[in-house]
Amino acid sequence: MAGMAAELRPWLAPTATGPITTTVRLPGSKSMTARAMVLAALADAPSVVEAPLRARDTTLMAAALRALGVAVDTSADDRWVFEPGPLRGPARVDVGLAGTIMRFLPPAAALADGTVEFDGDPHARTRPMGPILDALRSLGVRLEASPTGGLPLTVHGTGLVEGGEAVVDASGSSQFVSGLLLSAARFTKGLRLRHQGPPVPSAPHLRMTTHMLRAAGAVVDESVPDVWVVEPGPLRGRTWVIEPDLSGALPFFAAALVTGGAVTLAGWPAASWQPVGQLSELLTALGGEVTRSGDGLTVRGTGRLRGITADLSEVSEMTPVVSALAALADGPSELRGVAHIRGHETDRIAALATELGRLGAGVTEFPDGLRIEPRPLHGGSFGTYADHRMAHAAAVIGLSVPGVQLTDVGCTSKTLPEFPELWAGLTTRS
Ligand SMILES: O=C(O)C1=C[C@@H](OP(=O)(O)O)[C@@H](O)[C@H](O)C1
Ligand SMILES: C=C(OP(=O)(O)O)C(=O)O
Repeated sequence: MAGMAAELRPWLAPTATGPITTTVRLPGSKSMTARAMVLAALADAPSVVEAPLRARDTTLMAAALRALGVAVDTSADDRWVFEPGPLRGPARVDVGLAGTIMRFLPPAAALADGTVEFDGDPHARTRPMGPILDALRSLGVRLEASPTGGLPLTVHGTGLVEGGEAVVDASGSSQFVSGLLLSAARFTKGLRLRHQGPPVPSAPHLRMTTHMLRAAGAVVDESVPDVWVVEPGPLRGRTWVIEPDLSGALPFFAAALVTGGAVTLAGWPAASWQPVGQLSELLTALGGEVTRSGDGLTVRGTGRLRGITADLSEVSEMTPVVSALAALADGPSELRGVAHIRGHETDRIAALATELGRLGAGVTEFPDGLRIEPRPLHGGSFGTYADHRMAHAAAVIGLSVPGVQLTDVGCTSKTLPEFPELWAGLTTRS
């Protein structure tokens, strides 16, 4: 099974010699690709996913859906074709380190006829799963988790899930809600899901889920805060057009801020399902300028990088790169509201405190975030903890600090296998 970590690929982050001004073309959003794939697998007719992300998370998702009986053709880069059929076990699912697989597929596996086993990378076994599994159990699904309540996991699918009412504490991850909602229209009684606990992070990802469910024909009510109702009914097959990945674009935008250049993300749509408003606010507060034109979404550095005080709970996956920018800013920053990112690909708060501190930044760790005091930074080894976004953070610092050596850049394959080449291209052109 999964488990085996790829060989580490140490990498010296390139340093910029001048302002980086360029246009980048990036593959599709990880989050949208994952949702489109699950909805295509659960639909009553074939679907096409255009401009998908081809990366480790989505390749493993395709393999998982095939194992469950869906015909998935990913041979063309820009057009993946899905022919759904009855979901069935026995099947084994390698989740890698993907939250989108480990939280989105157990509810779908409960709809399969047969046993489905889930496992993943060593760190995947420590990522939180308890609340979504408890909610599934309360809906009548039989499953066995590890003694710590997560992976490895066995779901005993019977071909149907009765559904009805469930309660979940989704303060640890919005993916607990998204995972249950994505399959809910296929439950016999649909689902009325109520969150109970501290606030749910990553609200824009929840809206992406409900938008995409409606686009697939589901009837969804989210008018009551922390309650989502999905009526039972078919999901339609359709063509999904995936937007360029906004979170994947962040390090490239950060390059414009750090070097006083301008980076345009090509192919940015007029209306987006990703949190572009929140990103613009954040980059503006940091001292950038964000504009949209026919060419795409452009971020300009103004030559000044300001420290900020921000609650990052809505855009929590952006914390590593924002922390890197904070370490290069002209004043202190306090980034809060992201306690749950201790359960991301690694404990990101601890990892950032350790690694930014090792390069010379003054970092104070809080249960839910970081205070970062910029100080003169120096080169050195930067641990990436198998976390693509830790690698992005290190690369951003490396633009202005010579000698930042990532312990591994291979981890960027989770969401953007082309990252090292695309990044090197920035500095050779600057
Ligand atoms: O549903 C999704 O696609 C995601 C939701 C968020 O998870 P959390 O709510 O666990 O932060 C986000 O951080 C993750 O990168 C992708
Ligand atoms: C938190 C992340 O991923 P995952 O979907 O694995 O939770 C991320 O990409 O930053």
